[in-house]
Amino acid sequence: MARGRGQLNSGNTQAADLPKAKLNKQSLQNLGKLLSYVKPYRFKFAGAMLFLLLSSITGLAFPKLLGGLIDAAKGDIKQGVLPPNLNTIGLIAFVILFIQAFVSFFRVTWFVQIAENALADIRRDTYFKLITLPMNFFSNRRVGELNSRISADLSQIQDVLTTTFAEIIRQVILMVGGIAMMAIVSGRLALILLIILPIIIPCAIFFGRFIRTLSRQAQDQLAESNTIVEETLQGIASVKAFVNEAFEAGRYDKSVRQVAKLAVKGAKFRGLFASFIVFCLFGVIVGVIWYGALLVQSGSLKVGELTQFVLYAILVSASLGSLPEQYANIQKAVGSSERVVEILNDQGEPIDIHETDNIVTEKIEGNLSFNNVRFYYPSRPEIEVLKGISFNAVAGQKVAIVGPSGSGKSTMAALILQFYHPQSGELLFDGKAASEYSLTDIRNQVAIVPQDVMLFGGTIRENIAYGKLSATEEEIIQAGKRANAHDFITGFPDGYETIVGERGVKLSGGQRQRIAIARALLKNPSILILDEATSSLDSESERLVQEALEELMKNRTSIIIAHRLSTIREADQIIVLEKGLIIESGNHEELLKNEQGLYRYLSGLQFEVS
Ligand SMILES: Nc1ncnc2c1ncn2[C@@H]1O[C@H](COP(=O)(O)OP(=O)(O)OP(=O)(O)O)[C@@H](O)[C@H]1O
Repeated sequence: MARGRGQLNSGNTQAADLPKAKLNKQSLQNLGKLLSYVKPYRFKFAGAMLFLLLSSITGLAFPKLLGGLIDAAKGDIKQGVLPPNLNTIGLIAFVILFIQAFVSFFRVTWFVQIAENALADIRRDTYFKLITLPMNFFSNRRVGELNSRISADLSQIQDVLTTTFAEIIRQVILMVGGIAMMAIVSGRLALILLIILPIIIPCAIFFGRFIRTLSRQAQDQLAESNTIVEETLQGIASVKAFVNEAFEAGRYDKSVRQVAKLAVKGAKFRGLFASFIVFCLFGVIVGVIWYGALLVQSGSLKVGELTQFVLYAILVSASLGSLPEQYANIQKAVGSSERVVEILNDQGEPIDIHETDNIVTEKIEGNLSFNNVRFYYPSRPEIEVLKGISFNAVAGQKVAIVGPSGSGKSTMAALILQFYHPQSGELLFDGKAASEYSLTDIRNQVAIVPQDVMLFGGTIRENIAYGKLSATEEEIIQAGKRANAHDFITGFPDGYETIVGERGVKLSGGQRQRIAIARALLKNPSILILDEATSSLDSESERLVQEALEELMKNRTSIIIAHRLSTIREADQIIVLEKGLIIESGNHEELLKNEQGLYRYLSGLQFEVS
């Protein structure tokens, strides 16, 4: 119930939004696969289970002892398991209490220890699998969704491992034991209760669920109105420019009124639910005590026994009431485990990951050929992006690829990096098919300087060292110097230790590019892919970047995805791509000779502009 209330108030309950899954053989198998992560901790698990049993069973003894105390006080001693002496019973109660306290401590901490360790293993494996999955996996999914698998889904599984699982076992023991004890105390009373409870409790559960559905509706509506706020604030300039403030305010007002309406509707049913609980559930207790009192009056039941009975009844009701919530938790965890196991079972790329440095087993000199390569993205098989591309780049050459937007330039780069594989034709490195090399060997000898350089949150030094994790201080500074980055880096008070990325210093586009160049220099690849930035830099920055690039391109094969033709005049080979086909190729002079050619047309355009 507390959760339902939390949702009606405008709280953000992320975990509650996880969908539940049907419990069937397959879904339980998924959960089972995750439970197998508990295996290394099985001895501790067995101990925790034993303690769980102990604490549940000792918990069951209390109503009996308390009832016994009352009867002993009244001198109503019956021959049974309990000694007739009041003080002895009291002492026993304390001994059991002590045992329970002792056992509970270990039960709780051990379950958490096991679950947390198992979960850390699951998290590690899922994350590792996730980042070794092929690119195609990522093009079909949003980062947010994947992120939630690692966070929300695994938290749900964590709940089940740490508490739900133990709680269900405990509650079932309490329930079954409690019912048995009630039957022993008074068969007649137990029978009455067992007829009434199964009628009332399902009603309460059904009612509770209905209210939860209403809560969810209010929650969804609230999320919708939050979207309005987000949209409006993001596009605030448009809102103001079109003087649409009143329109937006009206839209928001309508949406929040709807939230209020749904919340009030939910509250009405919650009120009804409260009345129902008060009347029926407490009614049952009053009724039982009433009837029990009659039995006491007639001498067939003792006061202590009645107390005992009522305490057991409360225990059993509480257990019964808590089971649906636990069941729902299991259902959610099953849903979560499905999504997590989907990642774990997916086929990753064949990557050997070494903690320190990636060792190249087969050296590539830098000869690169495309041999009649045809390719479509697996997510969009109807559109063939490359329609039979063939070209040769000899080691050390500069090859520029030019062509209109969408012609397939970046796709060629993705194929060189083995992010995707052609459906027909092949890529050759030093005359040998790409498939004959190990994936890591190729990627270790190909570097890319992308258009938009992404720096990781961390120091500049760490960002440069990303190209070679084992790089020495000397090598990092050397790379910084060669990339024309040393001066601006040492200009910061913290030098190479300056924090960059989201929470650090914001670097300019040109500075970020030079860091990426330093990173690539450290990697020292045989083949370099240069995705030229489209946004132009100011001329000084441009010169520094260009110089750094020249340094980087020395002595290796460079594939330049060019947007500005001015930078590729010196290229050994220019490939003009249009709609996935090479329509022209040659060097700058050769291509200019073709009066009808696209290259001449494009360079004419750029010449006019500049
Ligand atoms: N991950 C992807 N999944 C599906 N289709 C894609 C994917 N990436 C690119 N495409 C499609 O492939 C075609 C070629 O895209 P590509 O990015 O290679 O072009 P480009 O020549 O590099 O363009 P630009 O100069 O604008 O960067 C486009 O039609 C694009 O929509």
